[in-house]
Amino acid sequence: MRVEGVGFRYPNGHEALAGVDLALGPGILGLLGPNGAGKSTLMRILATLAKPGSGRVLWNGVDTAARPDALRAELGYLPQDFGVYPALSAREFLAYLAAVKGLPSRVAGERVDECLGMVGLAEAADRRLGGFSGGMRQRVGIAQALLNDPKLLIVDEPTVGLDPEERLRFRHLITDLAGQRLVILSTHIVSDIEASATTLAVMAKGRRLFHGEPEALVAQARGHAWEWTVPEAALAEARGRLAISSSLRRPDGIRLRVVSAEAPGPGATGVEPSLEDAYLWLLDRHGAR
Ligand SMILES: Nc1ncnc2c1ncn2[C@@H]1O[C@H](COP(=O)(O)OP(=O)(O)OP(=O)(O)O)[C@@H](O)[C@H]1O
Repeated sequence: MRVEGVGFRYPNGHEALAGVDLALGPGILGLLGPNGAGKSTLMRILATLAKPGSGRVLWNGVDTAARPDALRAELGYLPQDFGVYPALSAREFLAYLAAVKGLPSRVAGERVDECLGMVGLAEAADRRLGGFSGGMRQRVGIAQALLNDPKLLIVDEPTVGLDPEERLRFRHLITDLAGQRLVILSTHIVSDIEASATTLAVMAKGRRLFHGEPEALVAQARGHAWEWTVPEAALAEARGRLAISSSLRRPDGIRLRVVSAEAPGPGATGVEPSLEDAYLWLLDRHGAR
């Protein structure tokens, strides 16, 4: 998939995307960015639910705005606001969606069961969706996106509202599904994609700030990550002044992880940056924190 100079403006004049370029192959792309960065807008364009205002998106060389059907046949999409029919069982719901998607009925039943198995819901197949947890519903969402064995799987902020255990399970599931497909997963939480993403794209204010391997983002932050222990009374001032990626209460004060061009204060020690540090460093440099 190639995204070339894609821009998008909402009818109220708000510019949600400006000149976004991406060249993508099989693997997991983690699309990271703070709220309002333009991730969902970009995902809707990639899923052919909106057309770029400028630029173009190519799927195997074909412009997806002019000829969306080629991509749609190979697309699985889990939108941010995925809803289920609570009165249906998981199996009934997926069978219904398989029919909507035009799967031949002779293969649909088997495919539905396969997809439920892939997301770990085989045992719950005949339970009503109304009784499912948030994590189980999201897995139903993934199962429906897999019905047509998509080459492109787009998942928009899938872990919002999930508890930590469900979140972890969901991350493992996405890793298992990658294989030869392109999976695009958007999130504003670094740990959602830290273990799984083969490439990262970071967006803020409609612009692409970074695209490359996670290690390359970490390399940019080397020499700018610090650990610094401050007394509790100094915390508010530090928060106002510094980009802090985490804080930990210790017997001798609050231990901060800070990204900063120079040591944030006396006694600060340089540390190897984490991906979280590197993301914060990138946003901070672009005034997008
Ligand atoms: N229908 C709309 N009309 C006008 N502006 C919109 C509309 N939808 C989104 N926006 C604005 O466009 C920008 C990008 O929104 P988008 O939903 O793509 O961001 P996002 O990165 O997915 O953030 P979030 O995680 O909050 O959904 C935001 O500033 C948002 O307020």
